[in-house]
Amino acid sequence: MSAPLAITMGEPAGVGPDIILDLYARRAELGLPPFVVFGNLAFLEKRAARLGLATPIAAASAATAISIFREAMPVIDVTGLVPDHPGEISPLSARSVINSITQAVDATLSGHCRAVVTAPIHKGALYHAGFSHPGHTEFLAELCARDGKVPLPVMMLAHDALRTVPLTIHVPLSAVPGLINRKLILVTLRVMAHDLRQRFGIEHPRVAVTGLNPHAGEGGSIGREDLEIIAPAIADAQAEGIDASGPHPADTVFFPAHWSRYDAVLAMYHDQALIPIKTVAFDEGVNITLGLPIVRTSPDHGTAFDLAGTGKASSASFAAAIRMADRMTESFA
Ligand SMILES: NC(=O)C1=CN([C@@H]2O[C@H](COP(=O)(O)OP(=O)(O)OC[C@H]3O[C@@H](n4cnc5c(N)ncnc54)[C@H](O)[C@@H]3O)[C@@H](O)[C@H]2O)C=CC1
Ligand SMILES: NCC(=O)COP(=O)(O)O
Repeated sequence: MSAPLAITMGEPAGVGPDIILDLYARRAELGLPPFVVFGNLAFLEKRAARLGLATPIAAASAATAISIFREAMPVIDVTGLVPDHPGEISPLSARSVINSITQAVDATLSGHCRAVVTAPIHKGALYHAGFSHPGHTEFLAELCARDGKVPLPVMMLAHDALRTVPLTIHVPLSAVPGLINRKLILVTLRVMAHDLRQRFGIEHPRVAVTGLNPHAGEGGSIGREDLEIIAPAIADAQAEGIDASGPHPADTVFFPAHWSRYDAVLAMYHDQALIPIKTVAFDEGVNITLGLPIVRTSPDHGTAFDLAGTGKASSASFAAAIRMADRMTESFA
């Protein structure tokens, strides 16, 4: 049975809604698969008008979305008062933003949608409504919990030639050394190896693991974590048959000429992993959550308040996220 992709509206003060509307308007030119937007219908109509888009928007269900898609942008209406104030967060919209994610995940877990593609959220705006997660990644894992067991979600940033994973995500830099441990590295490598096989069709995934310290600790003279935690964790993974190598110095592992030597890089913290990919591929980078029973992708950028409501935001990364979700779930189409 065909199913649409589920797109969440994201932060209404940001560029997510603008980009969704733009991509719907250019769906044929870009060859995008059918999707349904989980969002506030009245707000999306106002934002379309602000952008000067005469986009037809229609209330839909997951079951009717594909037949509607050709004529109008199908929206599963997430009720609530959502002001159209680009660049200005409002506590009024937080509940609708959270509900759009929850409903999209439910629809995907139940097979009514194929995958979730999320528009960027502003975490600070959501804390007013009781959101307590560092980001989508952890929230999605909680929504996918079964029998009280929350899967380990793993963030991956990817484009065609480079995939990077931060071991620790949205935590202060000062907390990173205390959060790195042998078990976390091993379980993250297991999720990466599994999903690179299952979701990306790579039969023998090769993972390069970075060090934490400059020059991967230079034999213990610039920090001991590389020697005492990361290297033994790599050995644990190798003993399980995972093709992991390292620790590699983080400043040279991303050298473009070396990309073909591995299928993904496991880095120790957010910026170590995200700076390389956003630098070389801001427009094509996609954020993917590994370790979940569903496929979730997202553009690599955030809410870009400076561009919201102007129509100037690039839709390229969001289009790449839709294409990636489509490819990863092709067999369900
Ligand atoms: N998946 C998600 O929900 C994500 C959410 N965020 C959130 O977004 C908020 C803002 O984060 P920032 O660090 O400022 O990153 P940002 O990506 O929103 O903006 C950084 C810079 O990139 C530009 N930019 C971003 N998207 C663009 C686009 N589509 N086209 C052209 N230029 C673009 C912006 O104008 C700005 O100059 C934060 O609250 C952050 O947590 C950030 C990344 C991902
Ligand atoms: N820097 C990546 C980011 O902020 C996205 O996080 P998430 O919402 O996908 O967990």
